[in-house]
Amino acid sequence: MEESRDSRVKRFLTSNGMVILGFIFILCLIALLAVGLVQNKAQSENFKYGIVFDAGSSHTTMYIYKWSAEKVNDTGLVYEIEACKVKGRGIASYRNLQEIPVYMSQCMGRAKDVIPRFKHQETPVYLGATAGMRLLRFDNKELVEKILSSVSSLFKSYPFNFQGARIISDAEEGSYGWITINYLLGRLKEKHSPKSLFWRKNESQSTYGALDLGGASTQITFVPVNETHTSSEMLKHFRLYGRNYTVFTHSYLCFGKDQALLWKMARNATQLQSDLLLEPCFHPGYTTTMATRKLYGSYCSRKFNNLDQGDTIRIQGTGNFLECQRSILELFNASFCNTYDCVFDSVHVPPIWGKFGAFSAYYYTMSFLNLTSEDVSSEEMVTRKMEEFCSTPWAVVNTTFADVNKKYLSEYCFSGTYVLTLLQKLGFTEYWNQIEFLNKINGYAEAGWSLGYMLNLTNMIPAELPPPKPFSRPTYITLMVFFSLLLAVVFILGSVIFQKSSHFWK
Ligand SMILES: O=P(O)(O)OP(=O)(O)OP(=O)(O)OC[C@H]1O[C@@H](n2cnc3c(O)ncnc32)[C@H](O)[C@@H]1O
Ligand SMILES: [Ca+2]
Repeated sequence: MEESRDSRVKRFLTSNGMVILGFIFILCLIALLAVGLVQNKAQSENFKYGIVFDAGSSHTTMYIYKWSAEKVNDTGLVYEIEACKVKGRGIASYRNLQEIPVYMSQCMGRAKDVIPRFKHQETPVYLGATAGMRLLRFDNKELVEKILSSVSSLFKSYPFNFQGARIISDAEEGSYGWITINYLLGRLKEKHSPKSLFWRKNESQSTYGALDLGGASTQITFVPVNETHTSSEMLKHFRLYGRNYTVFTHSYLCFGKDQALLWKMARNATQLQSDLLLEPCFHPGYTTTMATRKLYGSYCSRKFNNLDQGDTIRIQGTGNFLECQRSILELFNASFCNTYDCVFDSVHVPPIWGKFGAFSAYYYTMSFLNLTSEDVSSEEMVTRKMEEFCSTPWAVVNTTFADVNKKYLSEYCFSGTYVLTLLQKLGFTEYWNQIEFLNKINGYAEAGWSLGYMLNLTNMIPAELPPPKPFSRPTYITLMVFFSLLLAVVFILGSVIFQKSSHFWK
């Protein structure tokens, strides 16, 4: 009798205990789901796309960017899903306008394939032209308009949302390049890149300066410190993610790698007694010819035009680094500078400080020469490498790098020496180890102005910080861990009680 009452009590307790535990289990499950859902609400993937044509002086590249519509302005990052090189040279060299569709259509076709059809109409397309078109504008404004309107009519015939084709300003080119690299490196706002999670707070607040070396112009953009000598036109003001930035930016026209070489050769050719130009920036044994129309045809080189010279000149490499550097230095004539601490091109650059990201031809050149590693920490190391590389006979270089594009290969001696000299002139002599050569940043997108341009035109970088998530990350993690542990405890307790009670019933 006593025993059966005991067993009834035990059975009552067991069954009620199980009900209570089951109830707690379900509550924890609901809490876990709720925390997860609230935190990650509206993060189901709805992608957006944007297309930017970077119409540079040497060539045009079409970039397609993709981002999650819900994560915009937040922790989500825009990434590049396609970089299509448009065939042919830069748009400023188009003379037969009928050819424009032939060149551009291939990349536009690619965009139609890559972007889902139902997104075509909402996808913006932008074309920004840089120094090649700025140079052409000096000579032939009408042709510039014709090229831009031909490109525009072609783009309008596609199902995308065409937003215009224009020449971007010097300041835009520099500033958007600066925005691009700082956005991709997670320097504008914490949490942008997985890497930034591990950065200390004060570290994440300092931005990188941007160095872009194109074919016709080069830009330097950075946040100067305690700067009082810079003219206000060269300072641009931004408010991004709730922070104010004042950046110095300048674009040096004709100091791009291709125009600098042309300018330098035209300058040296003025002293020619024959049609043979000995060129120290080309390897010994390298020979080529150049039409004088091309040599003196550019805005940057035409003041050296020598009408007595024939249609072509012969060029022969001598591979002499010191001579090469000396002839490059003549381009940086600072004699007409009358401003404080003027560098070249009559421009005062504020003192260099902090980290810099160098991209475009800075990267192409230094990566070919194996000079991008952190171990290359001084300009002496670069100088030594260039002395050795420039003096290597062309036959050797040509066979060693048989699969490298011949035009680029033949110019790496000049390009490397030019990069070294340009960086010295910009004030990096003491700060070589502050430069990082960048191409695709953290695997997301290539460094360059085009991403920053699109981020700005699509209002993707707000002036103020977006509202925070319902829970801070530590709170979110704590809640998830707490409810998971509670679930586990309830589950274990439930199993023990269940096992005991079944044992008891037996
Ligand atoms: O900014 P602008 O001055 O308008 O010129 P761009 O936009 O056409 O200039 P790029 O950065 O595309 O290229 C800079 C230079 O690097 C050269 N270049 C481009 N791609 C290269 C590569 O993969 N390897 C070596 N050199 C390259 C190119 O011919 C130019 O001389
Ligand atoms: Ca460029």
